[in-house]
Amino acid sequence: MNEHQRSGADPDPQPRAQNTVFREEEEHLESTLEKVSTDLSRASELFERTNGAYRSTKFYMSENRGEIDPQEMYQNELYLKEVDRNAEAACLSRDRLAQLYESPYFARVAFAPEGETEPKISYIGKFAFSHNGSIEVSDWRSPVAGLFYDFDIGRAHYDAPSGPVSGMLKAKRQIKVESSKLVYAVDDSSGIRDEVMQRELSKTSDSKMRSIISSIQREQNEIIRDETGETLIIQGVAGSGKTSIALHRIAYLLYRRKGTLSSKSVAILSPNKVFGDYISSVLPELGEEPICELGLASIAASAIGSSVEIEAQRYPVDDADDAWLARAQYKGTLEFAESLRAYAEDARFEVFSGKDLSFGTRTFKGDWLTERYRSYGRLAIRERIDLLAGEVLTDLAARSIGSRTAQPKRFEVRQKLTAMLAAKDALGLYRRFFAERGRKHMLHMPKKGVVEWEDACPLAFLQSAFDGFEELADYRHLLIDEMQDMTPIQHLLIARLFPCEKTILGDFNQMVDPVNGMTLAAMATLYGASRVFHLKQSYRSTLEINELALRVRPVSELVAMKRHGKAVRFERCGDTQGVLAQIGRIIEKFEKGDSKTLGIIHKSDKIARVYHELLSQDHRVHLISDESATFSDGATIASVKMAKGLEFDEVVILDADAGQYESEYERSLLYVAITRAMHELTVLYRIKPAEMLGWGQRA
Ligand SMILES: Nc1ncnc2c1ncn2[C@@H]1O[C@H](COP(=O)(O)OP(=O)(O)OP(=O)(O)O)[C@@H](O)[C@H]1O
Repeated sequence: MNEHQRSGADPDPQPRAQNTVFREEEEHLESTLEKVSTDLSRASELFERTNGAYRSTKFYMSENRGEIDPQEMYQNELYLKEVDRNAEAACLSRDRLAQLYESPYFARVAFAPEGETEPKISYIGKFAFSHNGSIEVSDWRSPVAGLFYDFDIGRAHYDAPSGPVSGMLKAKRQIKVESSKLVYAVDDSSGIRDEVMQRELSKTSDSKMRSIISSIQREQNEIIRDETGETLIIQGVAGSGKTSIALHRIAYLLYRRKGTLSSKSVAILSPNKVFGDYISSVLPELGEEPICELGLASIAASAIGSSVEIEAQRYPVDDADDAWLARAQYKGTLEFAESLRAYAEDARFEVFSGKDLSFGTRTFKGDWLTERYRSYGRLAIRERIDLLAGEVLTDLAARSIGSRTAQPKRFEVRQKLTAMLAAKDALGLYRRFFAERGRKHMLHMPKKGVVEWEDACPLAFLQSAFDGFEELADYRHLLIDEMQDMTPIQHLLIARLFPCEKTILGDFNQMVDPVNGMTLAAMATLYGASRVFHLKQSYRSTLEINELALRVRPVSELVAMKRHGKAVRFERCGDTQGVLAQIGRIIEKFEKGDSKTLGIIHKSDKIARVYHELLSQDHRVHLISDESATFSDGATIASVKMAKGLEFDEVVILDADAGQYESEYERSLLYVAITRAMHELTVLYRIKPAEMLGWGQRA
């Protein structure tokens, strides 16, 4: 059994059965490995040679610096660059061949194009491999690989570079090669597909998300290969593979649009650094460079500029401040976003009211200034002031021809015009926005120059009314994860700042922010998204865990995977000492078992921190907090908010008592906590479990 496979999980679909298919594939593997090995030796040799040439040229240049004439030096530098590029290419090719040697492919298709009876055999792997001019393995993103993901035996088609090809898919085979050894090879049927999937899902988790190329499902492949070039929204139930497939989609687009799309022009807006770390190895594993990771806070901060500081985000779980909650709730509504958008449009015109302006004997009438200011189409306030100052200066220059009168400087004119603005900056506009609506109390600045988190994106948005949006036009594709936790105004800001194509994903059943009034329909309208995909099949958790999740939140569209595991355990702990003793026992058992990750989840950030301190005295446990940057194997304590998007082999939910989980918001939190578990779940309560767990009558 594979070392990562959990005990008790399904064995390989073809446990060492020496049948015909297996033998046939063993032979084919042997011959492929020979070819890979030959090319690998060549690539290693080439790498050593180019690397050696680079080093010796560099050495020669540094030893003889001062003696080499500039022309020769220049030639040497050009040569060095060329050798460096070759060495890099040789290194990449060597590394890919080394990976292919471990596992060259995972599938085989036999396809007979229209009019041909003899099927053409294609093997599909992580990377393409050609040997002596013949294609031995096709990349999983190639058109022919679509046959494996999208069709059952029978009529099928794919889009070859030369045009569409139709025909008959005669056979489809799932193959597993590990450490250059054939583990299984089975002809495809729905039963086999289920078994392969069960096997994949029964593995233990990792602190890094893994690629899923050998078991991508049809509905997932449709999203990965969507090339309409428009914004897609993926609403998927917990564990439906949204994050996985969004990353595979990026790998696919990078492959298909080589030359026009590079990893530097793709960014992901992720909820926190730990999540970024968790997903960081999927693209490199697929042979692509990592993409840029962005956070909403830094985007807002750079749009606002350094004059205003942003306070950290607060959550109601840890903050019983009703006045703040009311402010946050108002700013999380669709109405707020809509009225701020309309206000920003109007303010560009209305914020300026011209007054007579004199330079020497020339007076510019206030009405004329206002009329000119308003005539500049869709420009932002600062650009209008600039243009108006330009007009004033041109007029003065024309009148001063032949006279000795000194001309005012541009900045003086700008200053005088700026003084005619009813608001001098975005913050001024924001104040007027609330004042006009009789809601001055909605803007609370904890300190001078500091705004609350909920004001960061509205302010950044209003900055556009002043300076114009500096659209982040270098990005060609933006991936937005956990869409449900961004408020309407935050989405609006992102939509305006990133005019590029987007893949937006999340689950509105997993909102961890109760101050958010966003809906799926409003979001689709806001982004002008052409397609909204719904993923209903949940892959992560066992049936037992999913059953509990559905008891807490009956998500009607969720289809649970028929993968059985251990029953969910409920443990009464009495008091804090009891909780600590129980967690201690669970950690000790976890350390002796097969699992790699254990998530200990509490509703609150603050209490998670306290548990971490207490448990750290006797156990090795990590804490995931706002300051954390990495996700590691082992036992980890986190709040629900920090655990969202992650998964663990085993999860322990702490203090799942009545009183802790009562409101609809808390129901959401509990649902998120439960659905982080892949294989095992323990619910710890002190006295009486929360009613929504449906356990009361049995406890
Ligand atoms: N086709 C697949 N083959 C194998 N594993 C899959 C497949 N699709 C999803 N999974 C697995 O299901 C788990 C959940 O995937 P992922 O985290 O991408 O889901 P999600 O929808 O983003 O979850 P959530 O919203 O709950 O955070 C992962 O372990 C992933 O590897």
